Amino acid sequence: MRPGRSSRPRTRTRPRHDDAVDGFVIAVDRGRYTCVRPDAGLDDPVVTAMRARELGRKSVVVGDRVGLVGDVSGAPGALARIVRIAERTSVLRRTADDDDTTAEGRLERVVVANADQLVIVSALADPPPRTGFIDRCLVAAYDADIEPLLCLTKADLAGPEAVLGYYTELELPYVLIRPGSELADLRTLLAGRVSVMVGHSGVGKSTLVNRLVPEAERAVGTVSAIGRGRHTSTSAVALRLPPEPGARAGGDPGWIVDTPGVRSFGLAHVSAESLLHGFPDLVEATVDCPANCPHTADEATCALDAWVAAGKADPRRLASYRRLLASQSGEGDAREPERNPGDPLAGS
Ligand SMILES: Nc1nc2c(ncn2[C@@H]2O[C@H](COP(=O)(O)OP(=O)(O)OP(=O)(O)O)[C@@H](O)[C@H]2O)c(=O)[nH]1
Ligand SMILES: [Zn+2]
Repeated sequence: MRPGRSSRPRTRTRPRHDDAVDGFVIAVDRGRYTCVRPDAGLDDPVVTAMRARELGRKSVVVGDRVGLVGDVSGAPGALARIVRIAERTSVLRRTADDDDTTAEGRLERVVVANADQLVIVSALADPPPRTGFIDRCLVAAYDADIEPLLCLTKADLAGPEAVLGYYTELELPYVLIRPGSELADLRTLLAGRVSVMVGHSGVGKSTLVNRLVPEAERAVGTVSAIGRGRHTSTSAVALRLPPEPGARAGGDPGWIVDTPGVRSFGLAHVSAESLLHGFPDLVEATVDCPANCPHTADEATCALDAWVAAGKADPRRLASYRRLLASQSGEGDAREPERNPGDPLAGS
């Protein structure tokens, strides 16, 4: 009888790492993971870690809660090892379709693990708001089971009526930001949670992050080896929010995750059915659709058209949904605003 695998003596039992300490991953760069101990003070050093071989192919991303062994002192040159990844409460993904010329660019990527909230940062002017982009973010948020928050910046330049009108049916939580405005409402919504900030270039995201986390410059500096250019693998960095005035000591003030590398929210990994969850104002209508209705514009019996005609949802929302559907089936690029010439808000 040939000795089967199972008859080999099991000498290589995996170490259990009872001594592992908890860590929270705040940045990732080329195989090095920057972690903080959850109980660490503001001035305690961060811990640099690598993955232990026993993790196999499991990826570690910003927001992961991990077990660390080895040198967790955070002293210069010290390197710890990540031996465990805690089960994730949420996974925010995107398909990196901003680069579909390479196999890597078409990959579905996990942007952040364990986020509670997706803060969609959009300027009210300069650059003008793009509801197509916001709609994509909403799909990603609902798909990941993360709460969306609309953060409308440059409220000193234009009013929010047009954007809010578009989302009337959604009861989307929102905050308005202008230079020097109180950030108390936003801070309250961020406290104790992990919030991911996404937004187009120029909307004032960096300005806002620096206002929320005055040490952000310093914090970003600590992980500056990571760089912020497109050539790096980094697409997210977690920054610790300062404690709210009057907050109990030791309470978790929360984290914001900046996503400098995320330029678009490719949704190729989201099924057509899940896409609809990004449009809760349309979902109800589809109970009247025929079985397996593709909900496309050429589908004469699709109930969505009658729903909109009856004034139960904004026709621009239906148009946006169908643009995303079309982009998923490979028909054109939903990010081209010219596909919807009548609607200046529609681009993404
Ligand atoms: N009027 C006005 N201008 C603002 C406001 N917030 C930011 N800005 C300006 O908008 C420009 C872009 O701001 P940034 O914070 O660099 O924008 P960003 O979204 O981080 O853009 P990237 O750095 O390209 O990712 C800067 O000139 C800011 O001074 C605001 O609330 N009102
Ligand atoms: Zn339908």
